[in-house]
Amino acid sequence: MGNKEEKLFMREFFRKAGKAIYDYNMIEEGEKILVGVSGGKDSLALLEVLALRARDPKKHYTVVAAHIAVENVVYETDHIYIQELCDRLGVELIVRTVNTEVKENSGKPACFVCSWNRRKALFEIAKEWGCTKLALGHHRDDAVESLLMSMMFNGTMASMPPKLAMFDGTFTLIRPFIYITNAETTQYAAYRNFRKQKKLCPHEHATNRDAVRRLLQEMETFSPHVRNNLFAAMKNIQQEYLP
Ligand SMILES: Nc1ncnc2c1ncn2[C@@H]1O[C@H](COP(=O)(O)OP(=O)(O)OP(=O)(O)O)[C@@H](O)[C@H]1O
Repeated sequence: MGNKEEKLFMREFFRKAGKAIYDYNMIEEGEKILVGVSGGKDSLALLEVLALRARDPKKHYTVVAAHIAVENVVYETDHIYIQELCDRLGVELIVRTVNTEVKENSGKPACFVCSWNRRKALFEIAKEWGCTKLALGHHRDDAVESLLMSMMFNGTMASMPPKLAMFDGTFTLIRPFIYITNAETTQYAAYRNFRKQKKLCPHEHATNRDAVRRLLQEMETFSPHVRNNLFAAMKNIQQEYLP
């Protein structure tokens, strides 16, 4: 690994992921963790961090990776690239293909159907491979965007929990990058020379998430701490000052 700056950055990046894992007790002794890998920077970084941590003899867990290809969405980073990373890390990769029959599910937006099908395939793989946890590459900025989306478009206050028990607690979703920012995963990807992934999706259009992203950028011109503060607000609810 390169220069001093990079070493310090990597140490801090791994520390933040480790702190989230510790704070929320995300990984337990002897567990097999399934990492959902899209080929984008966040999930490639997550796979690497979890696989490298698992090499520590004091950490008793194993990692399996899964990539869900979507039939009518072409990714410029294909699964061969993910396979090569998995080979280097000594991690098993499972690849499945799902299709997005948007018309048959009329009334539901394509992005919703696609993401639902991908998530379902990941749950199935987790079950088949005996994984009790599914790790996703969402980070702090994703959580902040989700909070605003939920408030603005649904009239609810909700976001992405770092740890979510599902199916009567038999299975848990974890987000070890919950303390890490988008800028940090971008920097990680640059240091590690990850190939940029381009999605060539026929359904890609201006989404609510894009709108919220732009809004947050504008809010940042008023205060550089806006994302940090919105994230902190989720852990600092003053119930008595709410209706
Ligand atoms: N095709 C896929 N196969 C496996 N896992 C996926 C796939 N798409 C998304 N995921 C998982 O869900 C997480 C969130 O998906 P989303 O599409 O919001 O990611 P993103 O913001 O583009 O991040 P990434 O850089 O990891 O693609 C990803 O980080 C990854 O863990």
